[in-house]
Amino acid sequence: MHIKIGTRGSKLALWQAHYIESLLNQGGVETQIVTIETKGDKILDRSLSKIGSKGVFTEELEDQLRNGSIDIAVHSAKDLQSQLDEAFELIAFTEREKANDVLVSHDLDLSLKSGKLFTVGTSSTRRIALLKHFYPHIRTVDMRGNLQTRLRKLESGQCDALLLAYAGVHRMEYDDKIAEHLLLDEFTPAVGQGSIAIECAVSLAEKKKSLIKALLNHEHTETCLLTERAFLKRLQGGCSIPVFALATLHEDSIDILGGIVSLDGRELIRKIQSGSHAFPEELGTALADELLEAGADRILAEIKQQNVST
Ligand SMILES: NCc1[nH]cc(CCC(=O)O)c1CC(=O)O
Repeated sequence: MHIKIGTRGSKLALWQAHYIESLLNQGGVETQIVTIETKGDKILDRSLSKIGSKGVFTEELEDQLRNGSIDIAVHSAKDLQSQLDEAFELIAFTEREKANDVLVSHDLDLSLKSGKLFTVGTSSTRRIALLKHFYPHIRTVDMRGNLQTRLRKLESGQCDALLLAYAGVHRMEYDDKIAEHLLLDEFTPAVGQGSIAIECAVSLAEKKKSLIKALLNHEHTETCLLTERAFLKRLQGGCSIPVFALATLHEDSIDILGGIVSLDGRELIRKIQSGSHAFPEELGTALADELLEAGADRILAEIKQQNVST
């Protein structure tokens, strides 16, 4: 069998595509990598929330899935919107890397906990709002672009540190620049952070789908991501909304910690729920409903208004 793998062209995206390729090759499948540029890669002078949250990193890949020039698209799971167009489906989630965020700097003594004043480069609304909430003394500088671009900006002195996902930092082998690992309870990651998701057209041959799933899917991670993605879907969140969630799997139960923070950092609502691992989506939806009742609906409405007016 031969599988054509579509990916974005950033170094991290290519790392992910090569990782997927090696898993498929080990299973005896031949592969070819096709690099595709997306809107999110081209537009670097505006924050993602202003480009529009829907499909910034996925639209062009889906065009190629639709016309059959690729069989699968490889994504960072957290870059995927919670609801795909009905012509597409996610058929595998790879084993999750550690999901936490890290502070990256040349000064390895920097720490958010120290109370020292410094500037952090990030353009993630979740990270900006969480910084405002937990560490209001920290100033943030808007910083988009791929990991290498951001590190160059750090090097040239545009900020003192970056706030990034451990998974990407580790995959790009920048571990020696990690000054601090952030706590999952405070900086709860974005939904899907650390896992790689495989998307295909619903119309892809069943034989291909089942082989791809058998070689790439990590069931444990899949259960956690189904929980988190159902949570995100109910909150109608994309990557531009400061919503966070992390599910963990135990013998026969799932715990999910999830919440939302207002853009100014003043209000943070978070809850934990547990449920049977047989019903991940019900659990994620139930947690979102609990949050909506506790005021998340109001915070979401405020955020939508602000995104429109800025
Ligand atoms: N928003 C960009 C993005 N999408 C995926 C990762 C890397 C980590 C992952 O796969 O979760 C990153 C960079 C970051 O947030 O630091």
